[in-house]
Amino acid sequence: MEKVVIKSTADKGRGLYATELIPDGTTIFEEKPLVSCQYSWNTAYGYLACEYCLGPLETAERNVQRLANDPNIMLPRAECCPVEANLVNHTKCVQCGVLYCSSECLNEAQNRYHATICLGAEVHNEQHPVNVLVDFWKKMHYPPETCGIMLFVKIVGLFRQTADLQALQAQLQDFVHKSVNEDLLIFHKMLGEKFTHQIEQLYQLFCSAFNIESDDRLSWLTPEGFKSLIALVGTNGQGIGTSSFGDWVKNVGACKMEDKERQAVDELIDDLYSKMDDVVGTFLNNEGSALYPKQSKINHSCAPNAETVFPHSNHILALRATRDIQPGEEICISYLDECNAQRSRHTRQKILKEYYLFVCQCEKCESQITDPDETSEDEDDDDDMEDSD
Ligand SMILES: C[S@@+](CC[C@H](N)C(=O)[O-])C[C@H]1O[C@@H](n2cnc3c(N)ncnc32)[C@H](O)[C@@H]1O
Repeated sequence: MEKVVIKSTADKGRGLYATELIPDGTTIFEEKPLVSCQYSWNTAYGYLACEYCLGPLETAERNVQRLANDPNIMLPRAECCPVEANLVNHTKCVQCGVLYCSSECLNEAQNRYHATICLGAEVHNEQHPVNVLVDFWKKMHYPPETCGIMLFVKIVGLFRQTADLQALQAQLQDFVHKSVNEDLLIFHKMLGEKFTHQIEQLYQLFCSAFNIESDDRLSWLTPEGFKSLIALVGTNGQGIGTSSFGDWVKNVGACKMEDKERQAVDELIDDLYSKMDDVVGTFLNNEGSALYPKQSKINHSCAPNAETVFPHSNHILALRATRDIQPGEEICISYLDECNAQRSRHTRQKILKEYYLFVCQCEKCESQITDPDETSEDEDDDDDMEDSD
């Protein structure tokens, strides 16, 4: 039996509820996305990930050499790098050369969307309409990226290739969908004020890249349909980060070793993180985003009982209990990062309203309803947020 069921309430809409006692640490479910993609700048800067599953394609050693800009770095314990053993399985699309971690990923991509959006020999032609579109998007959306244009491109491929058009339409419609007025707000949040003026141009580029007007399967991609799709991705897109060096660090940490070796390894890791920080700052991971049908039904709580993780270092998402969950209890994650989750009710509500467009009605917020509407000193420092009130 499934550990969760989807139910609706008047205040929060659909949500996930436990059907049985779920002990702390349990993986509640794992889920593949409807579609996922690496961010365009992340790809352009040479972060090497599988086109289908975003799994890292570089060994941990090669990864850290690149990110620290030092080809002489050597890592001990190569067996702790999962990519090392999989190098023989790496493959590519024979038409365009895009890379995959396995023939399974290549086949999935081909069968689901890639066959109809592959640029073939035109892949490096800057004048190709799809490359013009990607370039336009990159200029609108500098790092840190929060949304990938390739999600939209792949959705076009899904529509062109699906054997069950109605089922795909229903899958997309099943994601949370905001009203058109809210759509406009979401554009602002995703891409900044400038974006609203560029939406028409983006739509025109999208049309010319995919001949939308003459494709029956894409007839829903009217200017309004396109805006709604952007809003859908903006409200439901889940960020993904993968890293072969990160995996190596985790695996080395779990190895049994003598104290002396442990100390040397720990010092090496600290040193490497500091070197990478000097070169790439916080941009350590292959980054992208994805749409998950089940995960997108999970509501937010400021006192969550679960978290989303990526246990296989690819786009497969797992929901994990962070405490015991009772039968019938709602399962919630936090949409806020750790720092913002610690802030006052007033500030948490402000961020959720500003960036996620809802008034939080979680148990913690309800229990703090009489708290004064004030912010602590560090919150006052956050000028942007406070000023935008
Ligand atoms: C990713 S969806 C979650 C599933 C959604 N409830 C549904 O019906 O599909 C996020 C939306 O759920 C609602 N939501 C999530 N957490 C909430 C909370 N703590 N209080 C009120 N509404 C919430 C908001 O409308 C938010 O935009």
